[in-house]
Amino acid sequence: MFYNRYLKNVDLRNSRVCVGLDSDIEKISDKFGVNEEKIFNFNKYIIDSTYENTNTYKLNIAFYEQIGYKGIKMMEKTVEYIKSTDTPIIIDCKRGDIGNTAKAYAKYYFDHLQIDSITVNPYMGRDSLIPYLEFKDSHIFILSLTSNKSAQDLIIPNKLHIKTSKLANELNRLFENRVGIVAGATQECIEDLDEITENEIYLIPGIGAQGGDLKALIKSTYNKNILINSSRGIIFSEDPKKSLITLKNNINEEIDIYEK
Ligand SMILES: O=c1ccn([C@@H]2O[C@H](COP(=O)(O)O)[C@@H](O)[C@H]2O)c(=O)[nH]1
Repeated sequence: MFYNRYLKNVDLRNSRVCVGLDSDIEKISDKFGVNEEKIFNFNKYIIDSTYENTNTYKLNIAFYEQIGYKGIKMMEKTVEYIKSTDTPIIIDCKRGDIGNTAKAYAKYYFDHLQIDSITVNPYMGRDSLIPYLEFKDSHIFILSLTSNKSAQDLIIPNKLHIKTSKLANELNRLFENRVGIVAGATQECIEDLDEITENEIYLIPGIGAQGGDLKALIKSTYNKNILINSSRGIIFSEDPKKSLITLKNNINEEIDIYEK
């Protein structure tokens, strides 16, 4: 189950980094191929050079869907390849719909692909979330405090991040560590979540290309189960392995400051 696999890689690989395989075909060099296979070849290169220092991989489905079924085929091929490295997998698909539809989505991710976790939108309430948790060993990340600027439109003024995190906490207790939250590194009010959350995993986007401040983030979250995502900042950097190790070490050094 994802919670245990996350903890294992914090320990074994000393890593709290989630590498985002947002493998946009338009950004991938032709040295990886000429058709859709270049997506898989690129991912394989990234995975081979990063898995030993990676806690988890996250594939945002948008970058595969954008070219249709051939892209989905490359996503599925990548999922199988990641499994051979014994690294957990999140699909960032931000699902959210009524119960029977949620069950159909869940079937794809947890029965067919057999991945570890997905991201879900809590807007429709708990009966749109529970169907995912009815699959054995499944895990979900509830969008709580998103990293984009327009979280200021609804989430922050209405304190939705507090309500969604309370819901996540309740479901996480009920479903025994199978519910986490997405909370953006770019939002100072991430600290509001400290007292509401317990051991749920925080999936944190916003470091790297979106400019979130790592020091400030760790100050607010060092005592939590954090999983910090970086996609473009690693995979499209000049040296992905070096960028990953730098991020991994910077996170651990900051945590050490507070844990001493
Ligand atoms: O609030 C959110 C939720 C999801 N994301 C996703 O995370 C990655 C971030 O990519 P970077 O290249 O490191 O900026 C991407 O897949 C987003 O869709 C997010 O950024 N914020």
